Amino acid sequence: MMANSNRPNADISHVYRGTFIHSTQQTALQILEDTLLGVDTDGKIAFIEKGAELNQLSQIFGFNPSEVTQLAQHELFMPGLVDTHIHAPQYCYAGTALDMPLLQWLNTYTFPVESRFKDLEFAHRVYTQVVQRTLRNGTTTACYFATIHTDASLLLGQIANDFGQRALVGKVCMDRNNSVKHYKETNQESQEETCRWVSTYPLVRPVVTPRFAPSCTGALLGQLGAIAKNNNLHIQSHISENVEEVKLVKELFPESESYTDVYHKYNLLTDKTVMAHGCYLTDAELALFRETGASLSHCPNSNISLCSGMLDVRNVLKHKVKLGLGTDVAGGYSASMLDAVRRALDTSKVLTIQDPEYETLTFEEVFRLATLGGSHALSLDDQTGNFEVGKDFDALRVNVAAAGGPIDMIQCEGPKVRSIGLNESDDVAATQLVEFSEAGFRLHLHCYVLG
Ligand SMILES: O=c1[nH]c(=O)c2nc[nH]c2[nH]1
Ligand SMILES: [Zn+2]
Repeated sequence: MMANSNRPNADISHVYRGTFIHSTQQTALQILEDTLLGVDTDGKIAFIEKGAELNQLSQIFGFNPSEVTQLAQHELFMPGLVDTHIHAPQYCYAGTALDMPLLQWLNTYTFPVESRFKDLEFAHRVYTQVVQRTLRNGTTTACYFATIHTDASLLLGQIANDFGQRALVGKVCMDRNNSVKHYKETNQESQEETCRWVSTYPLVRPVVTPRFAPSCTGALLGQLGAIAKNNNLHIQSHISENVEEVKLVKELFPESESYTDVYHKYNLLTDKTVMAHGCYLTDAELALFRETGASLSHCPNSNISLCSGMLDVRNVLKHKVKLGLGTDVAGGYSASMLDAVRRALDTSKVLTIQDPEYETLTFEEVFRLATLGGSHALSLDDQTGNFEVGKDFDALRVNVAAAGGPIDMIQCEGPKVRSIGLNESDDVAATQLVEFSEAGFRLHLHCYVLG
């Protein structure tokens, strides 16, 4: 028997048998065939062992072998996808308004739209849609930006919680905005509302969220750093997304050595920080990320859609900086992490086209970024990201042959095809999500994410 099955006192609520695929620190993609996974009554993985161990396991853990759920031939379990960066309010204009670079895009489209989320009814409608859609796309963990409105942000946390999505939520902070004057806070409001926001824990998992350095005064950044530190909270923001933005930060914070240094100075780089983009970070800045334990969210769709830049993921990994993937709706036009996987590969291939020596990312590596990498980036890897004993059973049940699904199963002679790959079809049209809540845990059954 494999190690780590020593939880004989756990009451088992479900046992599954079949193919499990996931990542580990050592192996980007591990395929475990004919495997048994037991889930305890708290929804945690009690054991993961070879199918041949059934009788022994049933005795140790006290379950009846006839109650094991056998996956069908074309089914598999994979870990739930982790979206490390998504703007929930921007879902209402996703797929539109991508004709400007970042700073103009924010002023023209984003700020006016986000200011509407003062209206709780509107917020309820959009937030319900984005949570439902991302769950249908297989995102079981999401790190959201909301807006500056505390009550609407609370609503987002509540909705995610009710639908069973693991959500980190940030009430956005910004006390500097010259373009849409009514969409900003005073320094005092931002501080007081952030304190009100973080006190709602554990109903939602609050994230301290300075929008990005240009939207915040140094005073506010310092206050937010202190609030995060005093309450041991997650932090999220944006960094080095676009050349014009980097230049603006230099002008606004002339005393700082770099963009990264601005956040570092205000205690906003910790091992619970996730920063989106990072396209223009220098090696010295990446070293500071590594030193502080801060992570990056790679948002390839948004990087291309807003013509911002391309993240050199290989270099980030070389610097051992924690890295996940983000959809960055609505800079990114898709709310699907499967799209983020494809776009991450595309960007890596463009870097290889530009420099044939560049080592393209493999599909397996990007799969890891979308699952275990994301949970690591959000410092949630003790709870989710792969199938290890003691973690939550946070999983997608994938049926590559689902009726009406986007994958045609083709028998063909010729080169041996890899057992896991990418499918370019629409990833949501025939999604079948079955959510059930039994014995105190939830499992999102999701068909055909990969095929
Ligand atoms: O892609 C982005 N989306 C945003 O909403 C944003 N705000 C600051 N910087 C940003 N970048
Ligand atoms: Zn963003």
